[in-house]
Amino acid sequence: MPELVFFSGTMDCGKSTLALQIAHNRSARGLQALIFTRDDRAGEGKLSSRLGLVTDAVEAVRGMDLYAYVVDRVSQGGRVDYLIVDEAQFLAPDQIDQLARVVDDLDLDVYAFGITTDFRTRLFPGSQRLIELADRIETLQVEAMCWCGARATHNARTVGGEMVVEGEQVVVGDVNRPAETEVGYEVLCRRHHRRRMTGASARAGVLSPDVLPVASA
Ligand SMILES: Nc1ncnc2c1ncn2[C@@H]1O[C@H](COP(=O)(O)OP(=O)(O)O)[C@@H](O)[C@H]1O
Ligand SMILES: Cc1cn([C@H]2C[C@H](O)[C@@H](COP(=O)(O)O)O2)c(=O)[nH]c1=O
Repeated sequence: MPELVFFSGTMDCGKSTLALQIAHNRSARGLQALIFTRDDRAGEGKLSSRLGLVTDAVEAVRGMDLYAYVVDRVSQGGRVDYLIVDEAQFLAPDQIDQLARVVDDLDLDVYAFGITTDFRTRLFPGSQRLIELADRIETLQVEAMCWCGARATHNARTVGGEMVVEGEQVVVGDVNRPAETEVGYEVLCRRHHRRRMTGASARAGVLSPDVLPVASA
């Protein structure tokens, strides 16, 4: 049975790498992927991994009907054996419904890759819809790590090196950027996300008042 699978994890845990590996292994067996992405750091119409691999993809722009796109491609004689969708968190909920329809009505597997929650620990609308509709949710095997050594489960945003919890939900960016870079990201365990402690602030020994484990009178 074809499936809608959501491969999820934090930033920098190997999602795009896995997407490229799936495409590579299947193309070695003659299977043709239709690859969608949205707002990849490498630019429009690209699916890129931090390991240096990049491939062309169809930019799933706002308002694009993904089901209709696949039907058009096939009606024009294009070959589509399955779909890969990277940065799926950026898709609108109705585009996720269209992907489910691709699975159910066109009998194609759809492999979607994305982060579940934003820098405020809130679900992206696209990820929420994937959790609601996916046949399977797979957590990536390679764990990203918090600076403390625990498994990283949350994504933090920094502005000018300081962790922030307010702002636009979508700001394309990367981890391991110099502190002075305007917007950066860092993966943290929940404990340190709650305490607003990034690697830099931990190194500096900075504790904000709400970090203290005792409640004030
Ligand atoms: N120089 C490197 N050597 C080995 N592995 C690396 C290197 N740089 C990045 N990686 C691996 O690539 C992963 C990030 O892959 P990527 O597909 O870009 O992540 P995601 O799409 O989840 O953000 C890192 O977790 C790490 O395992
Ligand atoms: C947490 C968070 C992330 N983003 C952006 C930053 C990156 O461009 C992508 C995630 O890409 P990755 O391949 O998984 O590293 O999402 C955002 O816009 N808003 C956020 O809150």
